[in-house]
Amino acid sequence: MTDIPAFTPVHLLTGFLGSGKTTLLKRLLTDPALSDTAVLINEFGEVGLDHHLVERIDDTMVLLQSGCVCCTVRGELADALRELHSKRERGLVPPFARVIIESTGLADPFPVLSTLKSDPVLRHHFRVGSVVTTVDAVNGQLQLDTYMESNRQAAIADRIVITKTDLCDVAPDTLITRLRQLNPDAICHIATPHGPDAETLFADGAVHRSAQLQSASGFYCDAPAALQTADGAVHRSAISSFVIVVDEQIDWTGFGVWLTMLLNRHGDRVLRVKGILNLSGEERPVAVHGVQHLVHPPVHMDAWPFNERASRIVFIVDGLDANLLKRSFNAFALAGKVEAHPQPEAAAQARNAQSP
Ligand SMILES: Nc1nc2c(ncn2[C@@H]2O[C@H](COP(=O)(O)OP(=O)(O)OP(=O)(O)O)[C@@H](O)[C@H]2O)c(=O)[nH]1
Repeated sequence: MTDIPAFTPVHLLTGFLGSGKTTLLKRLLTDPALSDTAVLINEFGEVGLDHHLVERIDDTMVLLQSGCVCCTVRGELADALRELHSKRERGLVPPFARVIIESTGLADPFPVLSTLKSDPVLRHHFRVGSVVTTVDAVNGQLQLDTYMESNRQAAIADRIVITKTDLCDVAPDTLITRLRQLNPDAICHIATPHGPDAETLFADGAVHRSAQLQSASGFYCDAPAALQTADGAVHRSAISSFVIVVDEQIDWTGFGVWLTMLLNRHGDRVLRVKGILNLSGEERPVAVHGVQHLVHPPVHMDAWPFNERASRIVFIVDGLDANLLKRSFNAFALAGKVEAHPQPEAAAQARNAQSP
């Protein structure tokens, strides 16, 4: 039986858009060591898909609706934790022993930790556990160069998990050196299909090092000085999110060519594409992921997560006009016009792309 700790540890899983947070969480949640874990998932965007991709939906998995856990939904985060605690006390949810929050890829983790510590109710029942940050070996350097959020996520980590090294020709030595400069205290791990394990990342006894930085006036919640001198904005205003919902079935070839062309041309500004697609000729839904210039192989899901079988594709873009993008999607991916006028390079890449 689960022992309910006096102060339930709240672990934070953060990392830039598409860096592999959900993939890591999904794997860790299959470990019996994390069976009694409540999970809060927060997504930046109009429509959250991650809770469907994790494939464990019960009363201890909560989706914090769109917005970002570090700013617009801080109140919602506190409410969700208070409600989980209250339901646990009344026996309405399984007696979880820890909480893991998966933040959005654009979250600033510092205020999240501060919320946990400063909320008058939460501080009596929860404590900050580990902060684990995923960093993408393919896109990480560009993201650190461009987005302050990425730097802040790495700077606060107890442990950094470097993902996608299997897609790189060279070892991520330069990236690791950079991360060590940013955060000399963090332990770096390379993600593999089996590691690092749950006990290593989210040990119940783990205490985030910021807890050692408490001052008389309260909790240490500010970024290190080196980070404060840079861009102070939490998000650049040009970052926006939108969703395309399509009722009719989508042709994979047309979609693949369109997405490849889009990411070839605008990958620096398409921070994230993720979708659950209803493809012609496929019974099961197919999950598709793009991160900047990279299109990941599509994956069949076991079953439809929603009642209606509509495709939903979520975009997070930096300075791209959503209406233009929607129009190009309608023209190319839906009408099949791309068959007639594919760009040779994109068409070849799409032909070579793995079919779902
Ligand atoms: N090859 C490879 N692919 C990975 C690895 N980690 C994650 N991916 C892929 O990267 C894509 C994005 O992964 P997610 O786990 O959804 O990333 P995320 O950080 O949760 O994304 P957001 O919630 O949108 O910020 C998916 O297609 C994953 O399969 C890895 O170590 N190797």
